[in-house]
Amino acid sequence: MFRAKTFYLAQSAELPAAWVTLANRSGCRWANSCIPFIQKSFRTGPKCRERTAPSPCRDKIMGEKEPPGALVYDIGGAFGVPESHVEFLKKHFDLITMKEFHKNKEQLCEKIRSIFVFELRPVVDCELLESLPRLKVVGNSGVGVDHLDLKLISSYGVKITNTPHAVSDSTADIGMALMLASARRLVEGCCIATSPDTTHFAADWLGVEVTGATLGIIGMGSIGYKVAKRAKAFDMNILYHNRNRRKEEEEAIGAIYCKNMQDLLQQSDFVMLVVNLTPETHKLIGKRELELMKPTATLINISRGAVVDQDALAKALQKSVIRAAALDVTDPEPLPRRA
Ligand SMILES: O=CC(=O)O
Repeated sequence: MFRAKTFYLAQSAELPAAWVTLANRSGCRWANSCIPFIQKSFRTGPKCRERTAPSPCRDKIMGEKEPPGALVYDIGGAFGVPESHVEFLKKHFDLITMKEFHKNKEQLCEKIRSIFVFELRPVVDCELLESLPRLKVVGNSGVGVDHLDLKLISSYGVKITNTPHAVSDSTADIGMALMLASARRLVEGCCIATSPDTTHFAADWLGVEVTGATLGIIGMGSIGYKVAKRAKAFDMNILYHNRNRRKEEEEAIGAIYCKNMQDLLQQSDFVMLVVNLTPETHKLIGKRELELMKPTATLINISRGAVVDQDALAKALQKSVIRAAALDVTDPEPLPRRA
């Protein structure tokens, strides 16, 4: 289901070798699951203030003689909505790319009723909001909306939608894949197996076991719980830290609640981050937290790059404060390449 997968040892980027990065987990399901939310917002009609007087062009749109305009960054290409989504989207919207919009702002600004944000683009800033007087909704193709200025967008009377649960399974799978890959040194093993320089396989080249190991999940939302269920099947002991205790889930999988994150960090062999990025979780894991972890522990991040203090992590890996890090997300993405 992944649109693009890049699985590489982060040696090529400015990172220590122990960093394993899996980038671009974006699921194709995002686009499809976003549509119902956008349509619902049109049907119910947000209680937004109209910013300009009705115009003949607008009346035509409201009369549904033609589909509403949806602004997208691009179609296809490196940052556009994938071609495979376009047929479906076009059944409901007139897709207008940013390039087309910039060329013909005066006419198109009246037609655009929604912005479809795919892979963080287009950037919805004040300038764009000012130029779209008929905008009703910003539909985000993903769960996390940390890249959107919710306050600013709402101040324009514009609704914001996301796609909760659409990628929960995929993301939980990635969490497990990263944990297993880093435990069993899968990427390094693959490099050794395919390297022209390999003459023999070292007998002591082993990873660590996940069976019987302790997994500490930070953030027991729907993705965290899905990770826990998967880890249970691998006979792992599960600890979790969450703002609120989740007794029902806890009992269902036999997890132990750690009110203090510190306890979880000290006891876990694998620590998996599954929180939203908010001001409270920004750099949640820094030098102090890394030093609390076992030197044999692995940090796995499937939330957002900025949840980890990357400089502190790089130093911790260089000094073997922890065993490894397996990252689905970084800040920025992708990380800068070496010159
Ligand atoms: O990262 C995934 C999402 O925000 O949906």
